[in-house]
Amino acid sequence: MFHILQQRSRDIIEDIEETLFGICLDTRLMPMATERQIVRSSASTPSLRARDGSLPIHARMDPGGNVRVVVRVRAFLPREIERDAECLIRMDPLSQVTTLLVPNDVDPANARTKSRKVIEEKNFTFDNSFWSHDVEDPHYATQEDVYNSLGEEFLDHNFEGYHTCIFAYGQTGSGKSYTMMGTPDQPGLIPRTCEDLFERIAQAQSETPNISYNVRVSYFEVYNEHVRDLLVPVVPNQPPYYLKIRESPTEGPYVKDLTEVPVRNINEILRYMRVGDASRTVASTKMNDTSSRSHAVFTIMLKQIHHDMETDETTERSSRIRLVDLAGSERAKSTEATGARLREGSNINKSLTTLGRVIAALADQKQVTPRKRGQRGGEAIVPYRDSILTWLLKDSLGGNSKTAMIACIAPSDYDETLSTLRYADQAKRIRTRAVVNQDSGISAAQRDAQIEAMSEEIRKLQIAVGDTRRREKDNARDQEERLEEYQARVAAMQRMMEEKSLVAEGKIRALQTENEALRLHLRLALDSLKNPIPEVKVKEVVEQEQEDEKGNEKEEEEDVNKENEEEEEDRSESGETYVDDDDDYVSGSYEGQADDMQEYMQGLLKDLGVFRRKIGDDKGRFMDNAGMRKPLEARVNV
Ligand SMILES: Nc1ncnc2c1ncn2[C@@H]1O[C@H](COP(=O)(O)OP(=O)(O)OP(=O)(O)O)[C@@H](O)[C@H]1O
Repeated sequence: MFHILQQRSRDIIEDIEETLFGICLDTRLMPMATERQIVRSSASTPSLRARDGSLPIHARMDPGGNVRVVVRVRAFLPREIERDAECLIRMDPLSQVTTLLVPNDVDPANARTKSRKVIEEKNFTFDNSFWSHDVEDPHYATQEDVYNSLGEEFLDHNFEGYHTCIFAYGQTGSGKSYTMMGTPDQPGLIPRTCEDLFERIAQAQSETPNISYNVRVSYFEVYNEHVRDLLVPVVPNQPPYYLKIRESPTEGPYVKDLTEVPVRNINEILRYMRVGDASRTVASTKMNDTSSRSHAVFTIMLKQIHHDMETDETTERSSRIRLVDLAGSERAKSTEATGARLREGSNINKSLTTLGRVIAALADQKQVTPRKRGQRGGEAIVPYRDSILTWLLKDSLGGNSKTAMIACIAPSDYDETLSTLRYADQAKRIRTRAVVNQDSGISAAQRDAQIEAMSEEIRKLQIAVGDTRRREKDNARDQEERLEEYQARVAAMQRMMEEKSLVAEGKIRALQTENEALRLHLRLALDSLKNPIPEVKVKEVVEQEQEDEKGNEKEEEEDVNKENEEEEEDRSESGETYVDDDDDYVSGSYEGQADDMQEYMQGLLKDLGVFRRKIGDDKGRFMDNAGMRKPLEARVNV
């Protein structure tokens, strides 16, 4: 009893420790945390999330939640170490406060800052502060910590049916690409999300055959205000092919004709990711050897199709995972760019300035006075359309999405860091309106009817497009619109057909599982018919043993081996030890085994004879008559 109570109290203490540990992450306040070596994470809250998707309420976003904003500071780069730069960032792991310190007079990178009227220490509080400056620090945030704190939770939302968007913002060379894409040794948020996605799908499919998953990816960049498909290989000596943007009333802005490839496993998705990465416009600048000169948008579309075997109904949940690595803001003076690099830089800055205005407008939505509101809809006008980037991110920034911003900062640049932190601070106030994207269940018959209706519509459109072509050769615009509508319909139908085959696959999987179970059941039933488990008659066994004991007492003088043989004979003759029904079968099998064993032993004896003869021969060859070893030469000549 005492032990049980002791164990219980230990469990309770452990529970309390865990809870306190989740709340208080400062190792200075929790000495046992360092002992257990759990906090090798960040200054920020490491993942509080359990793998089953359950999250503490405070860590989850409600459907109408604010944009989640985190900040990450990187380590010094060689050029910063060379100029003896000082770190201007402090992060408090407990309060998540990030402090920007006043620079000293020595660092030339902050010379311009000195012309400011006010230079003072600034404090900002974010949802997480990732301290990736000093790898020796116990609070150092690794790539894994960033994923565990943010990526995992966002993937949970995707499986719940929400669209999500995570974008990295910051000056050039501040660590955006490192955070989003990472390196082969230190993969970032995008490859980790892909890996986790397929791990979860594999696990879910092994648990239930009723859900089918359809994953598609696209990857594009916005370069100099043009959209380029990164999954379409660049043709040498050909001008790049730019895509157009369209806006649909239901889906919002989208890139027309963007390649969307289906992917079935982690290797396929990583392959496409690498293909796109290799096509990205990157150049060396003074601030970064491999500076991204474009905004890159990697999108994963996840569709979960649940098929109810009993009602034959399917329910679909769709979500979009958007992972954006923005080009870095830059001062032409710092980058010393000229020509093409300068033009790129000014386009990058233009779209980032628009992003800033969009963020500001969205952050101020609540405080907007009636006079400031736009004429239509009563809301403040958000200048989404002023840049391609903001237009395409419209939904992610102010619509149906759960969104996070990772503000990346360099450790020793006062002006640029202040500007990034101010952006991030403003983004905290943005509220999005995410909803679960799930349709009501439709039956297999309804799906068939939809496909039927759609193919009829496509047939009519085909005829109409043909007619228009013939009659209105000059009315190209009208013709193009009809063609686009037709293409969109065909694409939608193709997707529907694919989903139908996925549902069919799911059904087959479910039937296979059931079939396997039935087969196993049948085999077990047959086995038990063939080999019924013998009933052991305990009483008879005991009686027999008692009789044997009596017999043994009488024949004490006799030879022990003989006695055992007789006992064996008695036992087999009486046939009382085991159930009668099974007797023939058991004894028959023993006889067979005995024959086999005898045959085997005879074989062994034969082998032993051969072996003996061989040893005899070798002895003659290698030993003399006195049993001594002959010299080597003598042996060779034998
Ligand atoms: N947390 C980190 N730990 C170690 N090295 C880092 C970290 N963050 C960034 N770096 C290094 O800093 C350099 C610049 O990083 P990166 O290319 O990711 O910057 P960026 O913000 O994407 O720049 P740009 O906007 O010019 O593309 C790279 O050499 C990268 O490896």
